Amino acid sequence: MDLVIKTSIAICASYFLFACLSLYQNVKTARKTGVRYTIAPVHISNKFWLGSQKLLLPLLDRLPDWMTKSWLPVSVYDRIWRHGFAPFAYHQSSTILVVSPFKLALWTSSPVAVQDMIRRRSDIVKPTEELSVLNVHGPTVTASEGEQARRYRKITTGCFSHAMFEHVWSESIAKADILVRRLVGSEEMPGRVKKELELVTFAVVSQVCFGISVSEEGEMILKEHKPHMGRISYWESFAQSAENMGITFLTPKAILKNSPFKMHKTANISNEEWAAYMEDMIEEKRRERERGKVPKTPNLLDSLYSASIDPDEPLEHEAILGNIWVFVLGGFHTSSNTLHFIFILLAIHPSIQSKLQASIDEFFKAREPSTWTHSEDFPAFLNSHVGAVIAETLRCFGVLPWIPKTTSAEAAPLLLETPEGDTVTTMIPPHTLVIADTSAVHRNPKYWPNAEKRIEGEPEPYAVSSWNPWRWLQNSGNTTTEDALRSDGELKSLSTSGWKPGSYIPFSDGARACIGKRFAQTELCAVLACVMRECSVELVTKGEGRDHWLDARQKAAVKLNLDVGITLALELKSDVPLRFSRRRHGQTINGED
Ligand code: HEM
Repeated sequence: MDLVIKTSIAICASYFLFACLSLYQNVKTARKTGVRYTIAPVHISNKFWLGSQKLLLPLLDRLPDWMTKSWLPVSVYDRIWRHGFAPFAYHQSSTILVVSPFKLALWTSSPVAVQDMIRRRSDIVKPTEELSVLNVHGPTVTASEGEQARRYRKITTGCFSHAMFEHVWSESIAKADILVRRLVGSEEMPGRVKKELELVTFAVVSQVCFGISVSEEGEMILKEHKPHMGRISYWESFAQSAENMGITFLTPKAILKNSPFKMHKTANISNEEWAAYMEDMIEEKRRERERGKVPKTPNLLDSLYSASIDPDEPLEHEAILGNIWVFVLGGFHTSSNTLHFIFILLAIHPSIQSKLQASIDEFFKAREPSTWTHSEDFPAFLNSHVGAVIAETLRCFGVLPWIPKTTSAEAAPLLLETPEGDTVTTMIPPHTLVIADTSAVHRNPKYWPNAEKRIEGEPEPYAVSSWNPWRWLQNSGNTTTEDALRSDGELKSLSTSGWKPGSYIPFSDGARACIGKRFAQTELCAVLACVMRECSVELVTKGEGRDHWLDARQKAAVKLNLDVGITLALELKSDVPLRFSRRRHGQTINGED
């Protein structure tokens, strides 16, 4: 026993010494770069740190500010969005090096650095090790680099064509109809709206990318054969497997399979079930092909399946599974959470909601959604109040609050802004995690002026009062909410809005930009326009009258600042109760904020 204790102490002491030595070396390296740096006791992606944050953070939060303020805000992924631009303001620099034992991390909120980082695609690459958390079912396009990434992108992007977007459009309109019925008809239970939105976006991605219909209960519907007898539904298996992705990543496979703990069991069962549902999808495709059915416009599953039977270079089975998984993941949680944020924000800002409704009515007059077309109506929507609401929500509540990259074994040059505002090319040391802090870029006050007037009681980062869709109006430029609401300018095209390149990157940019950008914009436009054409959304209040409403608004604003964090994408972790009611013809919500 004595020997065990002594050996353990010796191992801990050696590790501590080794960590101190490494930290010392890293500080020397950081100094040489000339970038402003701060020291953190632990690297943001350290597995032990990731696994123990639930325990350690409440303790660290009790320490005085001077002990943690310089490093903690840039060391916890879940808090990146909430801190936004604050760490950069604190360090008075748009780029910061965070120095910890064994590893460096470079954080930037500078559009110049973001642009340059995206351009240098062979020097500054995806951190595949960190992203391997996504490879639950097999290798994925998202967590790969080099030749492998190029191959996966080539196979998967081909089907993201006009035909697919037409399908996304019609499918989203059809699903929005069901959504309206379910939102208006059912009781206001906590988490209900979020779940309904998740089901809709899951069903759209499932139908469009894989040709699989989903029942309103979340079950898989196949034409060619019966799916396996699942212990949980198609939808639940995905939702649970995705939610437990972190546990799957941190737990060795053998433990996950045999552990008596509930969290391990849930993760394991949902992973197994989702894998079986994916096999059902592939089997369905195999049978279709056997019957000689080759679609004119292939969907994503067609592309993956065809690649798997390519005689020259067949795509491995695991890569089909991995990529199905990552497209569902990319395709549903991002859109559903964006819609969730939008509906809460519209309920908090009735004046914006009524303008949006009036704009949709004016645009479509009496035309029914079933006659709306992707080729004509979608571009018009995207450049209307609908597009402005979506663009602004992705700015303030961008669902991926950071974009991670890394330098490889060689140091890589990167263009940075100095605190004085000059630009300088700096050599970033090898193996440095390089992070475009989207939530800070999108809140950099130099490019995105904030509202002067705040909702009473709203805490930092004031994300609700900064939300100003009309800043995207033609004549208003990047003005404050008050200015924009006063002006009634025409809408400018959102693709040529004149923001500084690199200052608005919700879908990233360049060779590794989001593959589903057009998919998401199409779906968001269709669902938002359909729902707002039919419904008004309000905050649920405790009683009648203005005071109750102001109270509900303040509570919602607090939650939208303090309870927002990341599991798979940025999401509201608590609930803001919402009520959807059918609009009478031509009647907009009472537009008083
Ligand atoms: C509001 C909706 C969405 C947002 C804000 C969004 C944002 C992003 C961002 C920022 C990236 C780059 C991530 C990185 O480099 O680490 C990305 C990548 C990706 N997105 Fe999206 N996305 C959305 C919807 C979708 C949809 C609907 C799909 C598919 C149907 C999709 C599929 C992908 C894929 C496959 C990648 C990986 C691309 C690669 O690594 O080369 N996304 N997305």
